[in-house]
Amino acid sequence: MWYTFRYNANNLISRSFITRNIRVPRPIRVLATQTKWNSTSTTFPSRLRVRENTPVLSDAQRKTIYALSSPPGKAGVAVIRISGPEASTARELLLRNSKGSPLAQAEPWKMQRCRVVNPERPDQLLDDGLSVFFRGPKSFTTEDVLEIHVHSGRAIVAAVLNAIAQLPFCRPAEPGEFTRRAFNGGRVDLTQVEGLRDLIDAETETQRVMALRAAGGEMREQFERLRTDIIHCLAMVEALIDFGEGEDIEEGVFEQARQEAIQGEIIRNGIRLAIFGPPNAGKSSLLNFLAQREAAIVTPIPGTTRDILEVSLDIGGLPVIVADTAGLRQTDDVVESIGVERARNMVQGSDISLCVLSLQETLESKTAIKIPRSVQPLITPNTYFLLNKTDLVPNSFGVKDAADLGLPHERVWAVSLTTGEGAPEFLSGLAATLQEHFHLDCGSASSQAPIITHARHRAHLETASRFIEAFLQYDANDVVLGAEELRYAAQAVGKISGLIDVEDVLDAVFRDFCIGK
Ligand SMILES: Nc1nc2c(ncn2[C@@H]2O[C@H](COP(=O)(O)OP(=O)(O)OP(=O)(O)O)[C@@H](O)[C@H]2O)c(=O)[nH]1
Ligand SMILES: [Mg+2]
Repeated sequence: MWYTFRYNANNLISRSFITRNIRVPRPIRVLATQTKWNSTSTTFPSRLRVRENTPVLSDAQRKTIYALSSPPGKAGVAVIRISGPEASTARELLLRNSKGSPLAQAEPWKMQRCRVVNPERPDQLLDDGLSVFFRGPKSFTTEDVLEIHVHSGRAIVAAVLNAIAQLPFCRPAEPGEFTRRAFNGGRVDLTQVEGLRDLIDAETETQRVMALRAAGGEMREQFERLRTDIIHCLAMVEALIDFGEGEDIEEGVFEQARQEAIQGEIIRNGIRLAIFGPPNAGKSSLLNFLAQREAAIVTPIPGTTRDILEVSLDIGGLPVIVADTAGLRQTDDVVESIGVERARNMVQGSDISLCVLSLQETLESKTAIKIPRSVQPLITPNTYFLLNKTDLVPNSFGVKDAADLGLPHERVWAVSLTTGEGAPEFLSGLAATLQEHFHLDCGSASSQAPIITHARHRAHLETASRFIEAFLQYDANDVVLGAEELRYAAQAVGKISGLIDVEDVLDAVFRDFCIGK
């Protein structure tokens, strides 16, 4: 009876996991003895037959976890990972050589051809595949890890996961649990965990480069250096308490780190670029040109665009969320005036803005552009200009002329979105400008210091910064209080890498991982 329950329960676990990707129900318990399996047996090992009153292993007791680590569905290869103290037992029970005999002793970190079988009936072949055994602690999780590579098809993967589910010491992994074990084992710190998650999510080249650096431990090193510096100062201050001599702390370090944090965060979330300008200037045409599709409605009627239309794009390797907005003008039309208000808010809330003007309508003389009054208040040092409709002005209008027009910014491009004249130069110029603006150069990844990409890092840095500022306020008579501030500052920096009491943030960090990572 119990055996049937166990079989059905495990079936249910793997099936729901595969097909619907839902979280595995936790309370399901599997009956098993705690002894090891006899892997050479060809029948279902009698020691594992479930009996009434057999000890039950809880989820917590089953320390070996497994999951499909590649996306479900049809593909050349699916990778199934097993990690934990019983990974090598799982290998003995699940894998056979081409003759159907148990595999020889694992040669760690070496790919090996194998057959995957049902542990209850080792003569039943599930698939031909490859396996690699990582001996802990030289593995991602720092535990023994077995990776089984089979053909990726729903039925194959389901059969293999079902087979693993029958091993009483194994349980399905929670989302991010492999990475959490790597963190617990000291293989990675929290910044690397976040880097890994961002790497999986990266959609543009810059995001990939930044995430790879974080995952590789560059941030970890940077924060460790910072923390060591503070602790060094603290030691000096404590020496001052004891012996009357001291040392100062460098003031600019935190401010610089904080500024970089803000920039990095923008890159991770996408640069918000708002297109704005008077009606009929070609704003929606620009959005369509950038998106390379008819995302926005374009007509010759001024006031066509009423609402905000956002498109996420990759411009020069940077993630940019481009917003098309309603043309700015005084209007009695209720709907349009709401659109104009939204446009203003959008421009003010953006990281960078692009003012589109129709040359035909704004060119006063050969050397002067008249910026409409409705547009003027929104122009800031973060505004760039695109002079559109060069095809409608008498002489061909080059970028050289545009730069001489007395506009409040040197970044000015002239194009015709209809004929495409000037468009390639504009596109490469915009990409270079964005990279410059955000201090990024995808090409020279190595020279860059790591950039802070998470609000969590910034929050801790700001806290640390406040404590350092407080420390700097104290004079030599208050060194005891000053030392306390430094201690808090070091703690705040330690929280970034997870070295200090971070239980509360762990769940938040690992929650967003997929199962199998
Ligand atoms: N001749 C010429 N016409 C253009 C050019 N770019 C856009 N247009 C035309 O200008 C008109 C207005 O273009 P839109 O892109 O809708 O302008 P908009 O700024 O979004 O206008 P609103 O949404 O009304 O604020 C359309 O008829 C476009 O085809 C250009 O470079 N040359
Ligand atoms: Mg429009």
